[in-house]
Amino acid sequence: MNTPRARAMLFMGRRSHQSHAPHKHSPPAVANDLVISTVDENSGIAMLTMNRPPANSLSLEMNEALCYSLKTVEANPKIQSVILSSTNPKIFSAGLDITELVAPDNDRLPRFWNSLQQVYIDLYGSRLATVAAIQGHAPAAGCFLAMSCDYRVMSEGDTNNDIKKKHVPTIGLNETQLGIAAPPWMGQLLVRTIGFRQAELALALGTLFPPEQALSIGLVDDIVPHQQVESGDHKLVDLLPSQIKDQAQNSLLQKAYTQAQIYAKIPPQARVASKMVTREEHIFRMIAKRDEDTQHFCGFVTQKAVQKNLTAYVEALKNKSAKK
Ligand SMILES: CCCCCCCCCC/C=C/CC(=O)SCCNC(=O)CCNC(=O)[C@H](O)C(C)(C)COP(=O)(O)OP(=O)(O)OC[C@H]1O[C@@H](n2cnc3c(N)ncnc32)[C@H](O)[C@@H]1OP(=O)(O)O
Repeated sequence: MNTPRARAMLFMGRRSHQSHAPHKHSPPAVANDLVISTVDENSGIAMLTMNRPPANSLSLEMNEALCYSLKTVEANPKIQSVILSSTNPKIFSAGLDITELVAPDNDRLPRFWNSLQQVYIDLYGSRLATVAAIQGHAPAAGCFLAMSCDYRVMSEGDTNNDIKKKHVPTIGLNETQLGIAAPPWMGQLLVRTIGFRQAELALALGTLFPPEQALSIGLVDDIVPHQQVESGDHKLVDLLPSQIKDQAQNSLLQKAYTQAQIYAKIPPQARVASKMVTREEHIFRMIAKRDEDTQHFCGFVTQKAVQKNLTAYVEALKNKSAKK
């Protein structure tokens, strides 16, 4: 697998083991309900908007939808950059769908983990320049999604004095707070993003960072104030489906779009080659340990004590939500 040809294929978006290759004539607009795909061939920029209420948590189907949508956009040679965003103004992604882990089906559990691994391989190794527009919370695998992109812009949130309206998003790998550990490849992604010591601290403590702190340690590349702008000065907004058009008129997406434009102007071969320099080793190391990683995950999750904790955690989440 780790041959020059395999490496090149990885970054050109063609994989022999891909089970969900995009249909040749896939429509450029809405690929599926879970991920809304918007394509603007004139600018070379596309947007994938995660749309799995209530929290964009990552189920097997959501992971497959993310890979499918990304592959479909990648197959369009006119597209150079993609923005990853969310229809939920307060949640980018809540990470893994915890319900996938509770009383799991023996057949589905390894398929679920494989689908998450595939998101990592496809997104981190995409030929496209990828920009995460993080409008809301991004805990655990939500943070992993953002870290798999090339650039992260985060909203400062609504720091309104009215406590009811106040909303400050956070981002980080908080797994240890839940009594679990992030898988090695996910943890190492944090090391690659914010450096060894900061990652060591953040992983051990399960820290969730508010936007300014996330910027100061390099977990995000830019933060923008929460504000609506009068009208989008980019064509992509005009193309968005009505359900997300209004919330797209904000400073976060403007900023993400500007960054996507900057990337789209770089000669693609050179941009992709430079991405290979920093990422291919990490991706191939993960692929080599993929089966072992899946076995480890399934063995861990199905332990009695872990099941007990996860059941209690899901219950607590539901109770919290019911009390609102
Ligand atoms: C060598 C070692 C190898 C071993 C490998 C083993 C590793 C094990 C796995 C490790 C990987 C883990 C990665 C993960 O991603 S774990 C998931 C972590 N995610 C969370 O803990 C987030 C939980 N959610 C929240 O904290 C909050 O919901 C929020 C995202 C901060 C948003 O808060 P807000 O107040 O706005 O919203 P609510 O809390 O009211 O939630 C709204 C509804 O969404 C449901 N929800 C939220 N998160 C999830 C989730 N992750 N999965 C499923 N469902 C979720 C919540 O229940 C509410 O639903 P309801 O209204 O229908 O009740």
